[in-house]
Amino acid sequence: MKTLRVAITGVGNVGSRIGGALEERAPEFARRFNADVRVVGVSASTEGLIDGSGISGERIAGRTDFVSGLTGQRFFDELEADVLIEAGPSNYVDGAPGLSHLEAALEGSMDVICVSKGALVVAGDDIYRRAAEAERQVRVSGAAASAMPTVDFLTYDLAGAQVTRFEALLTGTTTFVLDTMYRHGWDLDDAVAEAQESGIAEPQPEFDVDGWDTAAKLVVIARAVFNAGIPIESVPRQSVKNVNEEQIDCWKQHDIVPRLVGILELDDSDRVTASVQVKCYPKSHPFSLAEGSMKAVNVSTKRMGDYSLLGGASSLDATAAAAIKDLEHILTCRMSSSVQ
Ligand SMILES: NC(=O)C1=CN([C@@H]2O[C@H](COP(=O)(O)OP(=O)(O)OC[C@H]3O[C@@H](n4cnc5c(N)ncnc54)[C@H](OP(=O)(O)O)[C@@H]3O)[C@@H](O)[C@H]2O)C=CC1
Ligand SMILES: N[C@@H](CC=O)C(=O)O
Repeated sequence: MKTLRVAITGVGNVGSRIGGALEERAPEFARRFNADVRVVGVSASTEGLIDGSGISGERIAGRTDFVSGLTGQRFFDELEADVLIEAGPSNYVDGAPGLSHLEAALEGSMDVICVSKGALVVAGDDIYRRAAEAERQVRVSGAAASAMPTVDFLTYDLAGAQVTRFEALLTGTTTFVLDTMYRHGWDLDDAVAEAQESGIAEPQPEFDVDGWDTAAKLVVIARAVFNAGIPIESVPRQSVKNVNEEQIDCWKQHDIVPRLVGILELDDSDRVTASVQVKCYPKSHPFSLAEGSMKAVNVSTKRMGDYSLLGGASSLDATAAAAIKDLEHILTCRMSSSVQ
């Protein structure tokens, strides 16, 4: 049986859930792939743990035996692993700390799974270049709307269809906020507080509310699907903060439903533009049917017509599942490749 050694940087809401989910799936990986998939290293902001014999979900969640100072470069100096799952903070200014984690992992010939978005947004080109040089994979499902298949849908299922337009509800928090304001008359602050309570809002929820999270996901998807480098600052953004009671009443009178959407459009020369908008949809539109923190995608293609996907509410379990899906794809490649 081959061993696949997994490390996780960032073991907050998401990272610790991934640790637990991986432990649950390990027997299935053993059966299907004849692979012993185990977590051998985890790090948080000031401490970490490395144990080649495996680290249980319970030890991660309880931070049992964590060693003070075992983080950052020291963590990578001592780590021996095959795959890194990066689940630290998303920082759109300089990508830290995720960027240096991904660089160190690729330097150490690991495949990387990005759940945080900052490094991909700030230095996507560089990360993909380094991965290509190291002949390693970059997987981004967790950073590209987790619960809703986006990158895999566009690059695998719609490969050859020539996508011309992608419009989506990518941020569960803003769908939840607008939905509860519209349908239940909540005010913005209460709705945001509830999204924080459930663990889906960003640590700084204004990243969601002001459209940064959706813009970041568009940047990640544009890079992964269309190989397009879009600077996040160039993405026009509207904020849910500007939605007020009068507007809600007016939209209700017209039977239309507001949503914060991310849009990617390709022109005839395949140039990609991105925008984040508060748009209203008729009640029968799939985006209006997305309740709570559900996500939705509309894709137009040249050769296969149009598609709508609806479902996949933001949640910690769904994010963990997206990271484990990426891990499974890596496992499939590693098991069928001579390069292990
Ligand atoms: N919440 C969600 O539903 C989703 C979140 N994401 C992304 O996942 C990431 C994590 O989100 P979430 O778990 O909610 O956030 P949390 O704030 O709960 O967790 C962040 C983790 O990162 C750790 N961390 C901070 N600095 C460092 C560092 N220098 N080295 C190593 N670890 C560090 C923190 O350590 P410490 O515990 O010591 O503070 C903490 O464990 C974010 O980038 C977010 O955008 C993606 C999809 C969905
Ligand atoms: N804050 C995000 C979570 C992860 O990307 C959301 O609300 O969907």
